[in-house]
Amino acid sequence: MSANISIFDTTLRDGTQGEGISLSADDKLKIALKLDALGVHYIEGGNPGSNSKDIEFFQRVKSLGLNARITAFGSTRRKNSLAEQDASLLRIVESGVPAATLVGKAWDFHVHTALQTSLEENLAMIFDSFAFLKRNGMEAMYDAEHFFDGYKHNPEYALAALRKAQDAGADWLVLCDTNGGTLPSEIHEIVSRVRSELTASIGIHTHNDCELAVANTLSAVQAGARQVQGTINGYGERCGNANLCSIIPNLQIKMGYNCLPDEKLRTLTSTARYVSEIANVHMPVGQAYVGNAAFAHKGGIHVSAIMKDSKTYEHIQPELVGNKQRILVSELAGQSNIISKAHELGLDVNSNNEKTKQIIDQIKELEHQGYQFEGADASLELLLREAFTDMKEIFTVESFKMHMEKSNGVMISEAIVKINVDGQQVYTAAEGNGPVNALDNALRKALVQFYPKIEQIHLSDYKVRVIDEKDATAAKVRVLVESTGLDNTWSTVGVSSNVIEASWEALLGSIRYALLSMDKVNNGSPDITERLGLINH
Ligand SMILES: CC(=O)SCCNC(=O)CCNC(=O)[C@H](O)C(C)(C)COP(=O)(O)OP(=O)(O)OC[C@H]1O[C@@H](n2cnc3c(N)ncnc32)[C@H](O)[C@@H]1OP(=O)(O)O
Ligand SMILES: CC(=O)C(=O)O
Repeated sequence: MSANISIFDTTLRDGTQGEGISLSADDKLKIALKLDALGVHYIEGGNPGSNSKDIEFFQRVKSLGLNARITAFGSTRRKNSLAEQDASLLRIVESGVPAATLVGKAWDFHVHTALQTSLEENLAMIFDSFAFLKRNGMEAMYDAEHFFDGYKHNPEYALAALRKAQDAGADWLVLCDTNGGTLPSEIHEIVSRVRSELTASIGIHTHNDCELAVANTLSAVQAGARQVQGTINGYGERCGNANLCSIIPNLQIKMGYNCLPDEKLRTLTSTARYVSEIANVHMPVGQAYVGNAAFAHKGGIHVSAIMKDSKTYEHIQPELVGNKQRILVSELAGQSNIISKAHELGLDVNSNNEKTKQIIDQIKELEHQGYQFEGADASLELLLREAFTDMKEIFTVESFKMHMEKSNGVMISEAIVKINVDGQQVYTAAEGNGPVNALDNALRKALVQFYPKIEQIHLSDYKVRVIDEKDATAAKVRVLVESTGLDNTWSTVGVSSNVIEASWEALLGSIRYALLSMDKVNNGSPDITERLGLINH
């Protein structure tokens, strides 16, 4: 029978030691709810001896009634003092949590250099602190700091530190690769030795300084560790902690250990993305299992094969972790990419169709000019709908003008646009907070009388990228505009050597796409359906 592994999440404690990550008490509570829904067994909420935000978290988390065990973090008592009077230990007990993790030294060098005390006193600090937690009825975990480095320098002392914690009643001995410098083979050998010498349950806590935190965790589990500590998306100090979003599916799907119920594992991707939103840290697209590109296929040869059987280029079914397959269309596309994308949009497109070949050539030519459709889903959809349906022009642009001046220290941007909607000429002017905003305002003002819902969309991101840096200010630029509204977010692209023109092209694409979505929201008034050519041909 496969072994159960306890998942100990320390996103809210060790994760916040990552540069740029700062979570409010409210943020922590939201993340705790999400982690609980994922089904992790322990949530380390913070360090009540460190700051009042963490104290607030521990006070408020009780009312959430979570299934996960909430644990508080602290260190062993200070040297030459009593556990009963140690501020950190007292805060932990006062926080009212059922479990606590104490970091304590296991490397003789650290005892001498960081604590500046004797080896005996450190062992006493460990014993007294765990005995104190146990007297207070708590589940107690010993995070044996720098255990692997300590073991390599002085194995007997590192093991003596573990033994002290075990003798005092610690429930888990968690071996920490604090500096992240240990290799998987070393981890396996050392964890195996610990298992043969001690009886308490073993946990593993690794850092990613050699990009080996996940591998080291798996290796420790193979050697007998039964608790894994890590963070969502691998947040943590320096290069981060072991990433639970990779560890959990590796252990469960590849190695056959029980970590989470299968239905909970399917919430892994949404959990990772939720935590990244709250932490305000962009997720790498290529993040294993949960990244946006983890199951994205770009090469034409790959797409052709996955359309026959997705196992040809996917190591697992993306749905097992709540992710999904994506097909990218770019200059590396073949017919299969286009057909797959078109089918996703409900367009009836066949291979060896002249139009399919034309659209591939057109996309390759546009990408050669600097367009990029991977990041501009809406521009690609418009291109495909134009190619494969009778989509009519909703409006045509006759002209636009920009006027900018600085008057009394205030910068003013004004745009004038002249468009034609169904033979009716509309002429509008609008000011904006910069030229792109002015153009956007003027265009909407012209269209709102025909499409009132256009007021519900707004520009949510705007990115400019120079394509040929060597041409300096005469270089072409690519503008990507992201728009949001009508329960949707979409991106469009424009390219020109003039940044205003590139922005205008991206804006026009965004508005055209919005009108398309609006039609869907309205369930298609016959008039608009016909204009957009939503009936396939
Ligand atoms: C590997 C890890 O991730 S361990 C966790 C690291 N995380 C953090 O440090 C974040 C939270 N920390 C804090 O808020 C603060 O550092 C506090 C409240 C814990 C302590 O603050 P201060 O009392 O001002 O001490 P400071 O941070 O300067 O130094 C740490 C002290 O703890 C002592 N100490 C360090 N580790 C241990 C330990 N395992 N057991 C007992 N004492 C320890 C050090 O010797 C040092 O004592 P000294 O001042 O006598 O030299
Ligand atoms: C305890 C801990 O976070 C470490 O040793 O890395």
